[in-house]
Amino acid sequence: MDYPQEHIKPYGKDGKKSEQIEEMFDNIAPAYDKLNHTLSLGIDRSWRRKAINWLKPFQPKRIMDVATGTGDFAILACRELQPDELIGTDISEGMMDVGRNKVKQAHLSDRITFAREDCTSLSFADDTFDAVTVAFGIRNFEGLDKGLAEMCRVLKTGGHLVILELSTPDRFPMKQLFTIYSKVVIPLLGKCLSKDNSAYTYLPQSIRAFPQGEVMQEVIRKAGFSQVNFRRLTFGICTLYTATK
Ligand SMILES: C[S@@+](CC[C@H](N)C(=O)[O-])C[C@H]1O[C@@H](n2cnc3c(N)ncnc32)[C@H](O)[C@@H]1O
Repeated sequence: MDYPQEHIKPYGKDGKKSEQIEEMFDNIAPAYDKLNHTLSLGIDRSWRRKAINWLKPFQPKRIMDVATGTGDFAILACRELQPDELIGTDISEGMMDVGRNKVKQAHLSDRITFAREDCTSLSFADDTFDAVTVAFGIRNFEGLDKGLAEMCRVLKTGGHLVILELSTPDRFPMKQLFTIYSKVVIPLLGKCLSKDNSAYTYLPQSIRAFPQGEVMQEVIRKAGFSQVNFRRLTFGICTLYTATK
């Protein structure tokens, strides 16, 4: 299916979305962590923890963290879930270079590795992972259905999928407050701290266009998953989706 967010690109109409996304994240990589924690007022840490806690009873031994970026989710997942192996995949080497340094400093290089992989075309064999995680990355995919189908393919039968994605609150007064925050504060702070004029205008636009709640639940189900559930976090600013293959 064709989704509206697949046509929203950071640097204008020309060129492939995935190439523009790679360029954008390479540009903002040095500022990403600071901006992320500032813009979310640090709440992103608790969202990641909730996603990881959902996986705990399943004790996954082989995990892929898709769109791993600078590795925050991968590092926390490795500490909390103690897998034998965790592979962080992403299309931006700039983001993963920051992640590689953090993993080294955290003394986790023996368990966390990074690989440049576009999630819409993964090089891993079918049935490879016990769990696949994606935090704040899926909204950027050029092909949402293809990305989900690939995650399903590389998961073992009975394996688990966790997705965290930003969403828009649908109730007063958070809906109105979030509109102001995303249209004014995010682009302004993003421009100042990352020096990339487009990246933080793209962010709120892509959040608004991305399928949410029941709609996204159905998209995940159609990609081949079962037991698809979702939970709105912090008044619906973020949504946690969970599913099983
Ligand atoms: C907002 S960052 C999230 C990073 C990290 N997961 C976190 O929780 O902070 C989104 C990441 O998705 C990556 N990304 C976008 N499209 C991708 C794709 N098709 N395949 C793999 N990674 C992708 C970007 O390069 C970027 O590093």
